[in-house]
Amino acid sequence: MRVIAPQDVLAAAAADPHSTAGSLRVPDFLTALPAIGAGKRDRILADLQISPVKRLGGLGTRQQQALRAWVDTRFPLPSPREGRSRLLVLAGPTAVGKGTVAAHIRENHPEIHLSVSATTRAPRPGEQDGVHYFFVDDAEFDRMIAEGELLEYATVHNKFRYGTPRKPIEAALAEGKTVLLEIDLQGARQVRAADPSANLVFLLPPSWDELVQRLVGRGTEDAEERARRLRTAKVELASQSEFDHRVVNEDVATAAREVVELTADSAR
Ligand SMILES: Nc1nc2c(ncn2[C@@H]2O[C@H](COP(=O)(O)OP(=O)(O)O)[C@@H](O)[C@H]2O)c(=O)[nH]1
Ligand SMILES: Nc1ncnc2c1ncn2[C@@H]1O[C@H](COP(=O)(O)OP(=O)(O)O)[C@@H](O)[C@H]1O
Repeated sequence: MRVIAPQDVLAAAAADPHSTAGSLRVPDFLTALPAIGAGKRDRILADLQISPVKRLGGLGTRQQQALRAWVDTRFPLPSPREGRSRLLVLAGPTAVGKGTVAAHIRENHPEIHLSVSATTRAPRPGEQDGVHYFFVDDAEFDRMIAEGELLEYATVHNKFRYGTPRKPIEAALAEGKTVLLEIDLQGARQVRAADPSANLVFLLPPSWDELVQRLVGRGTEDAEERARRLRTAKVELASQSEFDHRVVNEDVATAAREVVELTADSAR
């Protein structure tokens, strides 16, 4: 999960002086930072000519700029993630169209390596082992976890386990390819923890009603299961701010293009 950078707090305070960030006193902001104690705090305030009674939202422009410059020097941001990382994660609520968008990308962008997950669920008609998923039993999934073969794994919809095999991804990245993972929210968080430079994309439905329609229209779950997934979807939609990018899946080809444009290859 993305850790909030001090720069984010300053930006929030500048955007809205009455926000929580804006009402934070500058000395409290400073001592919340790693390795800044009372002594250093007072020296920094003196250097930047900021009174200790000031709140972040009450700083003048020059003071804001001075504080931001100090933060940038002391806590440099990692290189910008936007459009750069070659590890792209596509997540989003049930039935938003993750699988459909990923399939469109697989067909039209052979240069992008689409990760094939391992799963303990049974194949559906038409699904091929090694193409759509690696279908494994519980013992094999346990073995893959024990041997460290999975980059991330999770139990999805309280039922079956799904995981991303690490080796093929490392091989594709080593070849300079862009890798796309179509996984659930828990998995996306684990990937972020394992590789903070990963690019996280959240696929959104055009509306809640449309999401319900797609779930019903797909016809793969009964009413009880649909209700359960929709409850999970509400929670998942609330997590969208953890993601680097949001793409609305109104039209499959457009959404697929927007996802591809976030990859390193198209940014070059
Ligand atoms: N964490 C994680 N989730 C996965 C992985 N592969 C697929 N998923 C998620 O598992 C869920 C169920 O996928 P699937 O069985 O194909 O059923 P669907 O919901 O009908 O598409 C989807 O939300 C996928 O995003 C994986 O390797 N890791
Ligand atoms: N842009 C779209 N417009 C209309 N229907 C869509 C769109 N994207 C996906 N669908 C349909 O919505 C349903 C759910 O899509 P799916 O890819 O299975 O979702 P997910 O993988 O996110 O669970 C499918 O019936 C699919 O055909």
